[in-house]
Amino acid sequence: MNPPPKQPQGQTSLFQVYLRLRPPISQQHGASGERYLNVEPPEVYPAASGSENTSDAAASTHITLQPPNDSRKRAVEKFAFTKVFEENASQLELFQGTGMVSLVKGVLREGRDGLVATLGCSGSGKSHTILGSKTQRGMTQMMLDVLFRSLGPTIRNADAQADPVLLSSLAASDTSEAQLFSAAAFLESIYGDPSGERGRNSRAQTPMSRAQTPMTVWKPSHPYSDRNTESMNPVSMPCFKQIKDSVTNPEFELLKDTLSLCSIPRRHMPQRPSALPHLPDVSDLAIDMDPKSEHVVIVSMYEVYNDRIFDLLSPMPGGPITRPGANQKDKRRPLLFKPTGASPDRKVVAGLRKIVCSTYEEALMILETGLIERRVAGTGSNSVSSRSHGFFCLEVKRKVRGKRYGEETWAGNTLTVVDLAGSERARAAKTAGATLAEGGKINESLMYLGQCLQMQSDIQEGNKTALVPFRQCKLTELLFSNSFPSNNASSTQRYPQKGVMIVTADPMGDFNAMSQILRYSALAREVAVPRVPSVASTILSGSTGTKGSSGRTTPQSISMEELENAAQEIVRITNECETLAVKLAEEEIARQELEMKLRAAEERCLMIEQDVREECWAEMDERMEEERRRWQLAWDEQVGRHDQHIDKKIELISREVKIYEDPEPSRDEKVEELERENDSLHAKIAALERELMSRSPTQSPKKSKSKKNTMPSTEHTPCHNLRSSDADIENALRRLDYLKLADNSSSIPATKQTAKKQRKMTTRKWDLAPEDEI
Ligand SMILES: Nc1ncnc2c1ncn2[C@@H]1O[C@H](COP(=O)(O)OP(=O)(O)OP(=O)(O)O)[C@@H](O)[C@H]1O
Repeated sequence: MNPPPKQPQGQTSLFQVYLRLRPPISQQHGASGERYLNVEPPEVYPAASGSENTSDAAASTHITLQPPNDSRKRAVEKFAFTKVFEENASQLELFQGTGMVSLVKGVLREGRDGLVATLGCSGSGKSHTILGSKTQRGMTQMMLDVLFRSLGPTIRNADAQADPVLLSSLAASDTSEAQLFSAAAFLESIYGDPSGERGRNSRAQTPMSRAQTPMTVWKPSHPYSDRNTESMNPVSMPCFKQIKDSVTNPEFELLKDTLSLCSIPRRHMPQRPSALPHLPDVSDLAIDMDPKSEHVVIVSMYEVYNDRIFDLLSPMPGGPITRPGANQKDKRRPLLFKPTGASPDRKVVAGLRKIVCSTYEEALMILETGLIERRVAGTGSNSVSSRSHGFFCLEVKRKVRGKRYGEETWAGNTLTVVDLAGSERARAAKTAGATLAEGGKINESLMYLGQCLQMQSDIQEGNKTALVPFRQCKLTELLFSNSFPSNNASSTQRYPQKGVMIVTADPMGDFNAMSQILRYSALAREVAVPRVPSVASTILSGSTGTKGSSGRTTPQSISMEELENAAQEIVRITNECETLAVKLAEEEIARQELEMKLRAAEERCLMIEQDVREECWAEMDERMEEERRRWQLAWDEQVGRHDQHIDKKIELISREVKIYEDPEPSRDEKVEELERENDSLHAKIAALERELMSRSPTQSPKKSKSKKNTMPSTEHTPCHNLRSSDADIENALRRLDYLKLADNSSSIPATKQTAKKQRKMTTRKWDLAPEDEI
């Protein structure tokens, strides 16, 4: 097999692909216990490395993948990588052997972007490699250390108090519509500790330990976090005061954002991670820098989840989502990867929150904060499996003076660290619901990544027509779109990025998943067919002797010529067989690939089924709700109609059963009636007077004479007659009163008249009533 092709000149965009094997872990789920992967000894391919580290010329670069001993006859595959790291390789060996320092150097001194990514099956050790563990730092932390050590005193402090204009000048040079904050302000808004001392020298958390440490438990840890809403008022926070004090008018617009950052009402505050590891030590790997230069380091983090980009430093107020429910929708705002006004020829993730860090510790804290927000879930393959592709970006910017006016601007390059989510088989991962759907998306994006990597291998092998299909999904767009020189003549010349891909594999893991990843990522591949012992050589060797292998004597009658012919025929047939065997092996691989695709399609079907089920449920819920609303409307309508019907009935009944009321007498009638009553009263009075007269001999005849005509004659003079007459008078008076009150519309003279009559009658009563009764 040929050694892996070296990177051609000018093709620095291509990834260097390293393979790292993971040591076995006890009680691991899904491990077969059989080892499929073997590392070829280094001396077989002496100059094969292609690695930049010439010191490891004798390093292993090839592996063979031995198919499992099942009934299927499968070919042995051989894969070539830039370098292979076996199970016992340490984090430091990997850091040095994969040329991480040269990536940092490219960013600091060569004006070249760098990208390092890990690719592999779920649980194969990607996050361990890139982010480290409780005791060991990962590639990211070591690169950060080297970077900050190299920049040393050339780093400008971004603290608003120390340098109030820095953020505004950085914002003016930023091309990605980002929101810029100083690390001190950002960390304070998260952890509420202005000094930040508690986070210093703390320990990096890998996704593994994320689930096991209090980092994922969003409980109040600091006095600030226990405060009520009044104390969360930004004005009362020290950060606000600190910034506010330092605000001078020109910078206020920019710092307003910082103030709004401080005012994020966080219901829970995470704990600052503590005791982050210091090992391995990389203090001797610093890169020399011009001490007069000035730099800033800007950190941003995002994840690609379900083919959408989300900022990891703009957390949701409710805390991290570690495991969304089946019906839980992602409420975060996805970001766009697009060219912006300030960067028309180059796509950038627009609208990220970016943090300006002055120290290694600050950058580590930002990394930890972003990791808290990243999606993880427990699956059958890994107890804390990354469910998204995580991107950690370090922009190193150098101060340059504007050519025209000498103004302060910033230019630089980016180092991107990518922790890819692992490919997984739904059956092995034992996923369901949303996690199954995530798995489907992860596999799909990794399939596109595999296609891009294969195309890169084709390009390396000289196929100039091959195009890398990187626009198929967000992941490949983010990884590859800046790997090629810009076609735009007007754009500023940029070097293509330098890429390192670390492929991780568990030699005892799932054979099919592993062979698929290796096929995608390897720089070269060869299929070896196990050789069958040659029959011809056996016969030929037998023809020279007198005895066959069975010990029987060869018949003398068979001539040598015949034997040679037969042997040649056998050789021809053997060669033919071997050619067919190679073809068969190729077919076998093709079949395996198709099987993989079939499995991927099956998983996709499962996902679609899941989606359809969810959609059906949602639709049914919607219809039920609609039906309920319709029913409620019909019910309300029915109740309304019923009420109307009752009202109509009541109206009808009330119309039929009419209460008879006397018509109100008119005014004339009232007067007439009163006059009649008056007359009868007069008559009664006259009668009474007569009666009195007849009883009293002292009564003057004049008086009796004057009343003579008006008084009717009466025979009886009983006392009760007198009383009944009085009662009649009272009644008449009361009726008069009533009439007076009831006749509101009557005119005042009429009322006066009635009152007059009343007075008159009252007087008469007093005049006429017997003295003792009065
Ligand atoms: N080189 C190694 N040395 C020791 N332990 C390792 C190594 N690689 C991986 N592990 C352990 O294996 C487990 C799984 O590793 P890790 O979480 O890094 O896998 P992963 O590939 O990132 O998985 P996923 O894609 O599901 O997120 C962890 O417990 C990790 O500590």
